[in-house]
Amino acid sequence: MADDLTDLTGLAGDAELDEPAARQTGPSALDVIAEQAIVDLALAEAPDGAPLARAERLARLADARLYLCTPRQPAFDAFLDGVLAPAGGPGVDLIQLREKGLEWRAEAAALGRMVAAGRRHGALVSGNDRADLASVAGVDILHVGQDDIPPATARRLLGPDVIIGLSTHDEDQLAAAIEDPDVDYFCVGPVWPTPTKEGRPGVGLGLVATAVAAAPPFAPGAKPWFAIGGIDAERLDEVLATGARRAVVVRAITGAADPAAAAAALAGRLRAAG
Ligand SMILES: Cc1ncc(COP(=O)(O)OP(=O)(O)O)c(N)n1
Ligand SMILES: Cc1nc(C(=O)O)sc1CCOP(=O)(O)O
Ligand SMILES: [Mg+2]
Repeated sequence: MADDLTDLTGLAGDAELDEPAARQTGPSALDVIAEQAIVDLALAEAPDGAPLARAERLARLADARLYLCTPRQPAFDAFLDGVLAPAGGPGVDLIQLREKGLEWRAEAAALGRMVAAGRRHGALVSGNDRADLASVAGVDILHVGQDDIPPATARRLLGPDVIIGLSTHDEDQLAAAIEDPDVDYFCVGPVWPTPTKEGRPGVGLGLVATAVAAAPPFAPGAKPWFAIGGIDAERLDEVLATGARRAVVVRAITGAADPAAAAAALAGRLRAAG
């Protein structure tokens, strides 16, 4: 499979070109077959395409330190292989496709490539917002926000194996996430205001410290959680000083001159913190 953004949507384009004009008002059987083929082709690249069981996903989540949310990138497969943790080395443990406004087929195809890369590296792969795509692409995780599909509804649609993550932005949401049996992990942020999530005010390190007290990282029975928003190499020590041990980043890796080196450096520091 070629390694550029054009190719990510090329398969879907072929199906559209074959469609008679009279039938272009809704999806045809050909559409449905083509859409599934996009995902299947990507998954066929995975050395082990079988979905992971919930226990294995939870074990990997418990050990995770660094979570990357990213839109598709040029030379996407090479980007993924660069940032995802190499065997025994530091890198991204969890990765999410976060690209708003993608058409269904393009998002399914990109998720399929991400799932294949995740299998190559032993990383968990997350969809964002959309349970339908999470199901079709066979992702390990679905991440939802406060205004997205509720975790209980996502659980009903996706079944017991899929990890469900929830964004939280204040103490009440944080407490509710800890109590919610359908939420497997939560995120706390944005710690600092960030252009990646415009309009959402920064919650500051105080809410991160509240999360440390409520769900101490790696304490038996404590739900895993990640600090997110404005975190980069300069600010990481401030986050670690609260006791937080897991972080989500976007720009700190996608905006770096060398994304693979940035991922390895952040992951190494998170692991070294304990
Ligand atoms: C891992 C992770 N944490 C937080 C978010 C943000 O979710 P949400 O508040 O729903 O905002 P959008 O990403 O949908 O714009 C996330 N996606 N992933
Ligand atoms: C996607 C997202 N969600 C947030 C939340 O607080 O829920 S902050 C955020 C963006 C984080 O991007 P960056 O690392 O570039 O600041
Ligand atoms: Mg969302």
